[in-house]
Formats: sequence, structure tokens, C-alpha cells
Amino acid sequence: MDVDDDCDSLFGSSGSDRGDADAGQCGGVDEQPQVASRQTPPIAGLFFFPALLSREVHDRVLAQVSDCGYFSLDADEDERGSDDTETTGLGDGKDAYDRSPRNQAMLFARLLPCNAVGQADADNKAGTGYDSAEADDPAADAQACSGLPRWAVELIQHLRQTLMAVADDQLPLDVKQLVFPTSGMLSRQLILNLYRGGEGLASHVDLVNRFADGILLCSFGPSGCGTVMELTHASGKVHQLFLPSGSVLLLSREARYEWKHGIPARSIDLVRSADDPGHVEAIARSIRLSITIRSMLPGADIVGE
Ligand SMILES: O=C(O)CCC(=O)C(=O)O
Ligand SMILES: [Fe+2]
Repeated sequence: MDVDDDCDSLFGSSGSDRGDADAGQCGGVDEQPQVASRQTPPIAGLFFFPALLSREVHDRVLAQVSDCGYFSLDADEDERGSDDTETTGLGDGKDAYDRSPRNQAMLFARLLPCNAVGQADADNKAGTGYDSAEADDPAADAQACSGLPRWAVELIQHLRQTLMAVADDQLPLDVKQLVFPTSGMLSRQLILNLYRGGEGLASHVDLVNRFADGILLCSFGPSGCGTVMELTHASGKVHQLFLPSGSVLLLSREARYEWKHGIPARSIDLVRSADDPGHVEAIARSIRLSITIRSMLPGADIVGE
């Protein structure tokens, strides 16, 4: 068993106050991790794409997110010591993450016709879909009407393009249409979670009265690094799935409603090698950003009476 030294854990396991109503931070550290798989677990409605985001797209999203400053230092909130100003390893220009005690950001799109965000230029751009220099710029239009930042519109467009292009036997059409409906009204919510070192996330089902079916979990971080997601069923069945940076996990149907998902707090994950199933790697947790993309149920975007 070897420890992957490429993935320095740059911050210790520090306290945090994840504010998502349905997903609190995991408390204790899991001392004896099970061996996680890199393969899609046999859970109906769960679809896993370990390398859906190319490194180029991955790095671009990170740079754009970093520029938005969600996690930038606010002097009053800076409870971290000056020793925490090392490079994160997330990529260039990620200084914003280094000193921040914040670890979560939520973004909401306005209620829009489904095709206003995520479809505007889907059919005429191959590859990354990141050619923003065009005079006729559907991403800019979508951004203006959705209220989402440009990077989020572009990411959703890119996910739509790449997932719709997946063969139907790997991702059934009805599941694609669940995540990217072509008619009706849609209000998107994005949540960004920043994990440092061995931080975890309590096991949960995303709020069933607030979020629709079809949830995308995108993982960002140093190349080769990632985290283990634990999926648990009331029957007692448990699956441990390694989510590398650049991966996208789609939860729908049973996987979304009948299985809890969470991230055990620990600094090293044991992961079965993809090439040699007899070999187990110990992969040190590094900093990780996840971007969860969900649709709000009708009316769930209105808070209060
Ligand atoms: O960090 C992750 O990948 C999981 C996030 C999550 O489950 C949530 O935001 O509800
Ligand atoms: Fe969740």
C-alpha cells in the first residue's frame, strides 16, 4: 500500500460550520476506513463519470470561481493563522481559498424557461463550449436573464453538452431529460462546498421538499486527488465511492431519494486501484471544492409566506 505524496493535505482537519440545512459537517474522524471503489456502485439511478471534466475545463472553472471571491478573506472572519497561507494546489490564482474560514457559497437562478440556461448554445459548440468571444453570445444572454454568474452558466452548458452526448445505454435519455429538461420552468440552485484536509459532510438525503430529482455533484481539486463518498441505504447496505477531481456524480431516483450520501471525515482514503483490483492505494485528502447543481421544486425558491 502506498501513500500518494502528490496530494499534500495542506490544511489540518479544522472545524467548520457548513450551513446547508440538509447537510451538516461530519463530526468524528473515521479511523478505520473501508476500501473505496473507483467503479460505479450498483445503485439504481446513480451514474458516475470519473473524468467528465477535462483538466482544461476543470482549471478554468476553478479560476473563474476564484475570481468571484466567494471564499476570499474577510478580515473580521479570518480565524485562521498566518501559517495557513500556503498554496492550495488547486491551480493558479487560488489565493482566495488560502486564508478563508468560509467554506460554502449558494447561488440561485431566477425561475426561467428550462432552455434559457444550459441550452442556449449547446448545439453549435463542441468541446468546452467556452468560446466567449463571439459577438452573438448566448452565454451572456443566459447569464443576464438567469442572475447566475457567467461561470455557472458556462458550466451548466458544458455539463449539458457532455452529458447529453453520453450514449443512452450509459445514461438513459429520461435521466438526461430529468437534469436538463427542455420545457417548463426551472430554477437552479448551485452550492459550492470547500473541504480542507480531512473535513467531511454528514450523511444526508438532499431536501426532498426543496430540490427536484436529478442532482449533479462535480469535484474539483489537485489532479489525482479526491474524496470518498459514502452511500448508505436503510437496509444497511453501504458503498464507498472515490470521487476524483474532474468527476461528476449524478443522483436520480432511488440513488437520490433512498440512499443517503455523505463524506466521512478522515485525512487518508483507501481506494482500490482501477488497474489492479488487488492493489489498494492510500490517497491523502487534499483541498477539494465541490459544486452541486440542483433544480428547485416549483415554489421552493420562495421563502416565507
Ligand atoms: O461535496 C459533495 O460532493 C457533496 C455535497 C452535497 O451532498 C450537498 O451539497 O448536498
Ligand atoms: Fe447532498
